[in-house]
Amino acid sequence: MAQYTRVSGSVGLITLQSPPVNALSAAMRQGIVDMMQRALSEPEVKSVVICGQNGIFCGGADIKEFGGQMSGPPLIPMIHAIEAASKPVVAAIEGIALGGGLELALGCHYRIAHSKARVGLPEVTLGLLPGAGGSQRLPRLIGVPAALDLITTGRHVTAAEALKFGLVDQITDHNTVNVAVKFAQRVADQPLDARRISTYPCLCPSDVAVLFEEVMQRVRRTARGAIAPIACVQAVRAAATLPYNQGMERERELMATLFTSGQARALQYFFFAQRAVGRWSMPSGARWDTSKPRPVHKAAVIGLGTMGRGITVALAQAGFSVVAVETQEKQLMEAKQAISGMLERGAKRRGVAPALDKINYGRNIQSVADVDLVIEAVFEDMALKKKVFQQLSAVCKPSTFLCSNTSGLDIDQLACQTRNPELVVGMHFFAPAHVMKLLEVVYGPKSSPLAVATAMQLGKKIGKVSVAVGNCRGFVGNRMLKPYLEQALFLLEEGATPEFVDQVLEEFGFAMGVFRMSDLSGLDVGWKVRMADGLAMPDPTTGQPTRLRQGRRYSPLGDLLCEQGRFGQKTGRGWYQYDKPGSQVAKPDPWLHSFLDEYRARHALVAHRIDHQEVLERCLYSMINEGFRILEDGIAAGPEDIDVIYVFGYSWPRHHGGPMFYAATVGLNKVLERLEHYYQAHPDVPSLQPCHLLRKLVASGRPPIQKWREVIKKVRSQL
Ligand SMILES: CCCCCC/C=C/CC(=O)SCCNC(=O)CCNC(=O)[C@H](O)C(C)(C)COP(=O)(O)OP(=O)(O)OC[C@H]1O[C@@H](n2cnc3c(N)ncnc32)[C@H](O)[C@@H]1OP(=O)(O)O
Repeated sequence: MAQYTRVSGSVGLITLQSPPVNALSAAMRQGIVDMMQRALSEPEVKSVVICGQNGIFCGGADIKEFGGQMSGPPLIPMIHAIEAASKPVVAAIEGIALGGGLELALGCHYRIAHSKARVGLPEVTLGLLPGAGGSQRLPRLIGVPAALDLITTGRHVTAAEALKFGLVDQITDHNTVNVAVKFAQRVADQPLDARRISTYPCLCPSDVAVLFEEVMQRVRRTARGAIAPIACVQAVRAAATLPYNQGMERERELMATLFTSGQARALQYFFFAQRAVGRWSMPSGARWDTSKPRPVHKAAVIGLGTMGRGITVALAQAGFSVVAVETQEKQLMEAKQAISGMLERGAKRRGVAPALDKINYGRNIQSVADVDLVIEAVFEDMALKKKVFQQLSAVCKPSTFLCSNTSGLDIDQLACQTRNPELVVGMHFFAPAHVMKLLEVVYGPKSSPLAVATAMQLGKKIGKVSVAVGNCRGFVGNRMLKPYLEQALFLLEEGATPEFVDQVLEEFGFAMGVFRMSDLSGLDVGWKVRMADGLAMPDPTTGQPTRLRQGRRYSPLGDLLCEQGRFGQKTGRGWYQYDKPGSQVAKPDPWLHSFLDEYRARHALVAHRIDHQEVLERCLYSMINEGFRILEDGIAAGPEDIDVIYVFGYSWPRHHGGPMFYAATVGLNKVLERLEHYYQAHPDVPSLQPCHLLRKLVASGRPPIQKWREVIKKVRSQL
């Protein structure tokens, strides 16, 4: 775990050895304690260097240990002992020093970093704070404003930025360990009193109280109910206002609260869930580790509307050559201008040259003949998409992967238009496609593991978190959204207002409630889909009962708004009113309230008082129930896939872990019981009927979420 060698005669070199990131597990901590004692006891050793194996200093505490009983030497006394050592200790930082890894380096007397290293205190992203002295030492070293920035955001900084802050003493392009060893020899006789950060005064700006007030307000606004960022500010405030020992005591108290909180458990689950989705599998048994992707050098995007533009930018920014096709001259010119602007703004932000020369524009689909992969991003219209796929199949190399950026249409139908259906997959991007992290990679019954592996790899290269999912209407994300939206409309029919429903969902932690989100996306989008499905009924002569479709309850409220030209933000009216079309400030609309009253009267609906609990349970549990159906159908391989999709694609609050993790936290028996209750009250709403897998999980004793896959496998094998 920690290896000890003597180098250059007088330097004790402690090397952290625990792949992949030299995490500070119990064994590692024990190793460091033992090796430090050895270095301090050897009279020939005049100074010590701590480094990490394989070019990685340390990724922090071992997150896997957080779930169990902590054992081994605790981190705080270990770091204190290093700081108190009578011989200089130098941290040689290569690769990363994160969390407890950076706290360990802050306990050393000097820090030398490689120029490509990154450092940071990302504990906040795991629902914690830098609880091994980091919240007390960092402000003492780099000042309160910079420490607040790093600790409340958890962002990683480059070695150059760390040097500017005074967080490291030197950076080097050479072998960091060699440089650190020479440095350690040079400082061997230097006094150490001035190098112990815990003894530094915490230098504060004169308006420190105002600073903390401003930061606290900003953090509360952006935290969306997460408690760790607030505790981080409180811990830094303790550093700024209390002597070190008292600050440490405050750090300990705050950490103890966070450590045992449900939010920390949710965020730590989510850390591993993000990594688990990379280990995808298909019902055929094909897997990430047995399916090799094919390299993609040149890609094409067909259709340069909002989605096509974003996808083009994402590809070009990642260094791919892109052929961007739009058949209409005017639209092509507009798209070119918009894409160039997006690339230029992005490049300015990142301090690099814009990748304008990566893109060739064309109006002719023939221009994609030599590309390795095409992403079709035309309108969400099956007939149009089929035509494009027929053309692509005729024009492209036989080996070209053909992908559709559809948000829910049948991939199989598109694959059937082509010569090589095994090379067809869905690549469902989320708007704005160059910003949003999520990509659903959709495999149809004919998609090959090669095509899935290639799309997953491409997603990774353009910075997306890619999740492989099966082919069904709406895939995972939009399929689960349907019952959620449906419940929100039913709640309006029964007496709620859009403002109240949104308030409850926003208090839960969504960035936007369902109605504000619908106004932003445009109400006409769903209306067109419902019309194509024969659900929306603008013509009363069709004879369908207004609030019933195919024997199920249906709410036409969204259709009625669209019939009035209320499409949301873009028309300045939707579920809310806006000062002008395009404005983003949603205001309650008295017209809408009267409209709802009239609607209820027309349909003899008696408004009743709907409380917070009912809104949350009906919206979330109906969505979660659909999530269980998705697992039962094998559309998602595991709960982690659903949770990652919801956090990255639908602004589900990360500190609740994702819908499936949330269900586990609430208790599956409780979710089941409430669904039964609501289904009894609304027997014409099938999405409220608890699904078989949920019942099965409850019947099998509510296993932890990590064990759900075993139950799912059993349920699926019985189908
Ligand atoms: C009252 C109690 C007091 C207790 C005090 C405890 C104090 C804790 C402070 C902390 O240190 S919390 C941990 C802070 N560190 C982090 O948040 C770093 C997390 N890791 C990352 O950000 C990334 O993994 C990375 C280090 C930047 C590397 O990224 P890369 O993309 O190269 O690889 P990954 O696929 O992400 O990771 C590879 C592999 O390693 C596992 N892993 C990474 N970090 C840790 C860790 N800190 N502990 C355990 N395991 C870790 C990761 O899960 C991957 O493995 P997998 O099998 O593929 O999942």
